[in-house]
Amino acid sequence: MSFLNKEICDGDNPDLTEERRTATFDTDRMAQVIYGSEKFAARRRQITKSISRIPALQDTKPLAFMTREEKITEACRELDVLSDHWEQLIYVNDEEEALHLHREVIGMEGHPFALHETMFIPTLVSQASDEQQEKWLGRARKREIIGCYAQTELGHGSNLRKLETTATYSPSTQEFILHTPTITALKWWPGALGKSSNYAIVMADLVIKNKSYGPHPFIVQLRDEKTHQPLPGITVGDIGPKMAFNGADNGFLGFDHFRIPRGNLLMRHNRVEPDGSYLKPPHAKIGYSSMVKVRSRMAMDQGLFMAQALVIAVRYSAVRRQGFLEDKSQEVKVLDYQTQQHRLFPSIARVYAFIFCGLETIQLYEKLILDVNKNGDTSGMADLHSLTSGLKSVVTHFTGQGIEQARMACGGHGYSMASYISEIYGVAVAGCTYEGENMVMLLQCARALVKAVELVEEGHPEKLSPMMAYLTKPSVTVDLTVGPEAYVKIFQLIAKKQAFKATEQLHKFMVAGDSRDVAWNKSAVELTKASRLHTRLYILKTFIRRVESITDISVKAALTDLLNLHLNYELLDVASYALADGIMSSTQMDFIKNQLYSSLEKIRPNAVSLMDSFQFSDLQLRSVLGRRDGHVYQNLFEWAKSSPLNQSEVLPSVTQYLKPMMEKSKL
Ligand SMILES: CCCCCCCCCCCCCC(=O)SCCNC(=O)CCNC(=O)[C@H](O)C(C)(C)COP(=O)(O)OP(=O)(O)OC[C@H]1O[C@@H](n2cnc3c(N)ncnc32)[C@H](O)[C@@H]1OP(=O)(O)O
Ligand SMILES: Cc1cc2nc3c(=O)[nH]c(=O)nc-3n(C[C@H](O)[C@H](O)[C@H](O)COP(=O)(O)OP(=O)(O)OC[C@H]3O[C@@H](n4cnc5c(N)ncnc54)[C@H](O)[C@@H]3O)c2cc1C
Repeated sequence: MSFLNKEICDGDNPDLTEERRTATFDTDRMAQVIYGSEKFAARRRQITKSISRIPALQDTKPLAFMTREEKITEACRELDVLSDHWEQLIYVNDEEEALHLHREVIGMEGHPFALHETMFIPTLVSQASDEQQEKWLGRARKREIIGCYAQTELGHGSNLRKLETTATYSPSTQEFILHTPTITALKWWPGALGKSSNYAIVMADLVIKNKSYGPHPFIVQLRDEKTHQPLPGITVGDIGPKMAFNGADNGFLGFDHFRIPRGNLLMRHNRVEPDGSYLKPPHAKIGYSSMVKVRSRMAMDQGLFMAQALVIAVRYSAVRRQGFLEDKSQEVKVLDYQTQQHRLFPSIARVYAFIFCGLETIQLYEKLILDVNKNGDTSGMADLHSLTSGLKSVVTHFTGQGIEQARMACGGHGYSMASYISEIYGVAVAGCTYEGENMVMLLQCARALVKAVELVEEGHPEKLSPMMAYLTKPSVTVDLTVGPEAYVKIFQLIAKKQAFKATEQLHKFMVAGDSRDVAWNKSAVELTKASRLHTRLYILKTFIRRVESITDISVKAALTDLLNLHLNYELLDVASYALADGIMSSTQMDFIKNQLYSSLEKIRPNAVSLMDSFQFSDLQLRSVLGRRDGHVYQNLFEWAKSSPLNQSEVLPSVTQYLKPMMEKSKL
């Protein structure tokens, strides 16, 4: 029996215990599939156990009752405790272990090292020369300095070519002069910039002898290392509270002719020589690699956000009893209602699908950086850019929807901060915006699709990348009873039709006299539809590939049920395209619906264990409603009693205003 199944605890809510006993697979083995290897799944558990032995990291005040300042202070206190135990807890420099440690101890509301780990260090790794890495990377890894990634400005985020911050080279002093010429040029949004970071990667327009070379990354010291005061010429601060992420100090930053040495332009791929001559990089967009890095992680990170919300909603649905089915002597678990299953299970399937994609794209990014840094081979950049552009957009959109459904599935208690789902939602949907606004990134993906369609039309299908090869597939009649491959074929036909239709529309406007940019804008909605279908096809195929590769029979069987649900749900969701184009008949539609409903029934006994398999500790979940023990009512009552408002019977607001007001009313 598995780690978690072994841990079935007599003190837990018997409704949850019953669910855990009926699981048909081992949750430890499922965790190996989720986290990509037996080794990492075991390390996660080991780290979680070690954390549970550090008293200073337990029983902290609930985040929901804290002010922003308290949240930031608490995150810093936890980081300080962690730094005392860092080397005993994780293998130093192991990114995945560090991420797990932070997720577990500090949670998702942000902390001073969030951007240091996810963008500052990765930019030094991918963009700094060996000499520059010698100077800064070691210090960054040892956490002697705290860095962030300052690119977005008050006036521009999506359109990087119009960033206004300038870095003008002065050959006489061999310095760059950083300057913020207008209010809209202020850096705005970078995480951990406002109050925590003392260094930043600053993306600024490189100007040499009055010629602009576009955005380039510079490493810039912002604050004195001893006093933490901003250096002269630098204006920096916090941008204020946000929808979520309020443990993070997203900031603003301005430069007043601030000078940095020539050696602070990151020069692995391009150079400015002392005399001001410029050496071009091997690929024009190589300076954008840190964004691609984060986008390549987003399917995994968003999958884990949605998983947290679903752990809470599924556990709660297995202990919440309301209403009757056949037996009128006992109310049913709300998880037994078909509508509840339909609300939650397709999202469970998407979580697994997204995570499998994430495992793949994280590796693709690592390979790309190796190819670029070791062999100067940039040939993989375009494909990874278009893939991750589509993927981040589709995954964040569905994650937001899935988390909101999870909230509603918890009824009234889902709306309470005790569920923590609103915070998970707020943090997750930021992903629709950061790392490229979703529409903008769908249109990036569409550029690659249109180019591929044009290659097919020009008679060069051999030039297509493997991801685009389906654009050459002929129309066929498909028998859905054959299995997953039949679903892939139909999806390919739907995606192909939409890609061709959108391209045709674009060309029609161009033939009628519009410039490509104007025609592009007039076709943009159709183009984004093509990108979504293309990306969903990739997700579907990855899910199938992953399930096929699993060797544990019971894990494979449980995931096959989930895959079948996914195939039917996704196809039904895009059925309007298939019906309009005569790709599917209404009889096939009925078949899909019936398959979908029977998948829900098959998944029902495994639902709790499918989510337990993520092995989130209660500390990481931060949800009173979703705790492992399932004693929701006792836990909720204790939580409410701990609210600061309940620490006195009569509030000062009552004495000061309500009482006098009522007294006045009596007169
Ligand atoms: C505990 C929980 C942890 C998880 C939470 C962690 C915290 C999260 C923290 C949050 C962190 C949030 C942190 C943040 O938010 S950091 C800020 C993120 N900002 C953005 O993402 C900005 C989005 N904008 C862009 O990326 C660019 O402006 C785009 C891409 C839109 C256009 O760009 P540009 O104006 O320069 O383009 P162009 O028109 O000259 O040329 C277009 C051509 O270029 C090709 N091209 C473009 N890009 C790439 C590329 N990369 N590799 C290869 N090729 C690329 C493209 O295919 C096209 O090719 P072609 O079609 O012409 O052949
Ligand atoms: C929580 C959070 C953390 C962040 N962290 C960082 C950070 O660490 N560092 C950093 O540098 N930045 C950061 N950002 C900024 C973020 O990357 C940008 O906000 C994001 O890239 C979107 O750009 P924008 O704000 O300019 O949106 P806009 O481009 O102004 O978007 C507004 C609307 O215009 C539309 N639009 C814009 N251009 C086009 C187009 N070409 N075609 C069609 N529609 C278009 C968009 O679709 C959207 O609907 C963060 C943002 C958030 C919310």
